[in-house]
Amino acid sequence: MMNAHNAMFPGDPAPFSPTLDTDSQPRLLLVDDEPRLLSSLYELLKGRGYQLTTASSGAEALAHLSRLRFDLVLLDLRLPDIGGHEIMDFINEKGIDADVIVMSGEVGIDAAIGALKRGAYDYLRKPYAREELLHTVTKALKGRRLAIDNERMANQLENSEKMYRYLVDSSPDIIYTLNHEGRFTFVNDRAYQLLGYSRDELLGKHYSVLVHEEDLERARYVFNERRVDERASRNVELRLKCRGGNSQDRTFNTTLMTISLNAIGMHVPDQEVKKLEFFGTYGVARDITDRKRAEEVISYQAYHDILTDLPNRILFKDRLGLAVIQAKRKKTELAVMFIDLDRFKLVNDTLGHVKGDELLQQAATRLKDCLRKGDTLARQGGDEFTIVLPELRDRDDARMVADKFLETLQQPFDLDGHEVHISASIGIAIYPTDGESIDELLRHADIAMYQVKALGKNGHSFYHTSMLDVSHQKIALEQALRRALEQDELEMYYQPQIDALTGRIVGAEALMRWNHPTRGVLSAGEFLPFAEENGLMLPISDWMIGALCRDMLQWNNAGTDHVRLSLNLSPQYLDRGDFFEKMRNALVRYNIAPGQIEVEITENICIRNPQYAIEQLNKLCQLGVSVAIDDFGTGYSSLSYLHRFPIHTVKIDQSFVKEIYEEGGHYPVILAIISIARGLGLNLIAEGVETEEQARYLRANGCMTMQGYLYYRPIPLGEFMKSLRTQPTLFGLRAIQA
Ligand SMILES: Nc1nc2c(ncn2[C@@H]2O[C@H](COP(=O)(O)O[C@H]3[C@@H](O)[C@H](n4cnc5c(=O)[nH]c(N)nc54)O[C@@H]3COP(=O)(O)O)[C@@H](O)[C@H]2O)c(=O)[nH]1
Repeated sequence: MMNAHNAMFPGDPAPFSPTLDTDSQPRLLLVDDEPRLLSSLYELLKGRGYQLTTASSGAEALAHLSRLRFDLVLLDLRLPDIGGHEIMDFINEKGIDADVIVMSGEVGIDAAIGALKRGAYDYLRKPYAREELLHTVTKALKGRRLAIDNERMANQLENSEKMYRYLVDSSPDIIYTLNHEGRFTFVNDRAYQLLGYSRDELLGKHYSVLVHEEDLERARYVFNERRVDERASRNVELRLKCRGGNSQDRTFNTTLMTISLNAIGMHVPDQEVKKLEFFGTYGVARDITDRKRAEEVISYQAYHDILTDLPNRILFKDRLGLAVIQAKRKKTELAVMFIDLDRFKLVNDTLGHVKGDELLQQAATRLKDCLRKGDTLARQGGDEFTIVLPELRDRDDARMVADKFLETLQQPFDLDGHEVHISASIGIAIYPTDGESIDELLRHADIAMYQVKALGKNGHSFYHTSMLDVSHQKIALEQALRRALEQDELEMYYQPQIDALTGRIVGAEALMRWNHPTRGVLSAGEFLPFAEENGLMLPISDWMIGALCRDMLQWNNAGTDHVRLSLNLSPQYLDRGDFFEKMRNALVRYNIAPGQIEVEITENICIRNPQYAIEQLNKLCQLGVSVAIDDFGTGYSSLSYLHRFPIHTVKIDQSFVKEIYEEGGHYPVILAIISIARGLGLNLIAEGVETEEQARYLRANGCMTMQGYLYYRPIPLGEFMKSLRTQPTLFGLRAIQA
């Protein structure tokens, strides 16, 4: 363990080491050429706790001194070979740490002066009295012991001071003391590293030179702290001014540093008045700049939308709350707008989330550019934005801003080379007419926005109480759809697909219907888009897979043809990781051959996350399920997708089929789709075939499978099975054709 006695600090020249082993007996060297005197000296000192060594000549004495360490040398001056003075010179030259008592029979004063000049501890004239010698030896050793103890204590003190200095200077915090006037009397090295001011620059200066002007008032209390107990200043946050410039030693080069300061008063006892006298303040300042910055970032993020950098819904509510208070006080109006981007979902689904995010960022910038100072634009989430326009002169002000929004959003967006067009639906609520509270205003603006959506999107509308009915209808629809799932109100219908040559049913598309308790049978187009928006598509799709397999089991068991079934796959469902497993499990459970199933996907599925879609579809194909592209030609797809995706069938969208009104006409899109499918060896189905002309044109140009009202509408399972059972057999057909 390190202790103050032998600790090493950076910059220390050498470790401190003691010169005397305190535990051992003192070592004495007795030097005399007179054997009798030497032996009587030995006898005198023996048994008194000393280690004794004798030398009867100067040479022998030097040999001992070179080899061993002695505390005391009792030295005869007159030696036959080397004199006592020379031995003392040797001791001095070699820096031998031993005291010397000279014993001599010399009568002249010179010998004594020579000895004392060379540092002899004492000079005893021979013959000396025994007591005198013993007393001198004891005194010399005691003095030596004292000197060594003093040196050790001095060393300990020095080391201890070094250690405290080291601890203070290497502290991560600034440590300082101020005098009673608030001037620095001490600062540690850290002050220079953090603030850029050297110790000399700070000593004697008033603390206020370092404190940011706005914090001076607060600083006054803590820098003048006199208290020492728990009431002393703790964790007071202040900003200190750092010196600018590029000092290498600086940890950072900002001009302000935030510190957390603890300070206590320093006092000394005043003997006269018998109480403590204040003489300054001791403080420790911790650099919390990074923590403060992190806190600022966190707090910014808590109130802002990271994607668009706009205020988020929390901050928006706060600003709206303030605006409402102001409007109430000044008796003015304000407007709250709810903006929802139309077609955003399509862009997100087709071009992917990255482009979707980019679109939101660009839209946010455009909206912001339409606003005045004092207006607040916020992102509520998704493609929804809210705006508060305080101090409205009249409704026209809000109308003008809404028009500006619509106009700016109608300009094409460039998303990395993709030109995208969107529009917006804007609902407006006015304080105080449409509501006096934040929530009411927001809710009514939202309702007005939904009204715009319901009436065809791309526009704005002011809230009106009659709109509440529409919004209630929306809520009711969501509740009813959830109930429909629970109470088995959904049903799968089947629309047969016909071989144009034979007229026989070769397949069927499964289409969902809702047997609504009051509104009758609703087609998929009337409720599935709503389900997509409200997160109901996943449970509905789960239900669909089970219902289809149960129905197929019935028609397979009924002995009718095992015709192929096409089912529509929602992009949300394909996105979900467990879609493939669910599908496979259902087929196994109901013993349905995968080859009897065709999954219809839209082109948009292929584009939004092609790699993932390819993986999922490949897994299906490996199982034996085939894949059809629905609504071909209406999406954003390119031909390259047809190559990359495992597709078996292309369905010509009914919008193209509808354009055919005469058999001899020219319909290039249809022809192009037919030749693409032929070129790639894909099956072809025309959907939405309603007239004989359309059927004949398609057949004449090579499309042999038809689906549409001309043949069948989507029909319930029972009816579908009956149609399968009653259709003419192939044999019968051949007979008729013959
Ligand atoms: N994920 C799921 N999507 C489904 C499911 N069931 C249907 N859908 C999709 O909803 C869209 C609308 O479907 P629906 O309202 O059922 O309309 C379909 C047909 O009824 C209709 N149709 C068929 N023949 C004709 C015709 O001759 N004329 C005419 N005007 N309409 C006709 O077209 C719709 C079929 O569309 P498509 O799928 O594109 O072939 C629709 O996109 C369905 O895909 C479901 O269970 N899950």
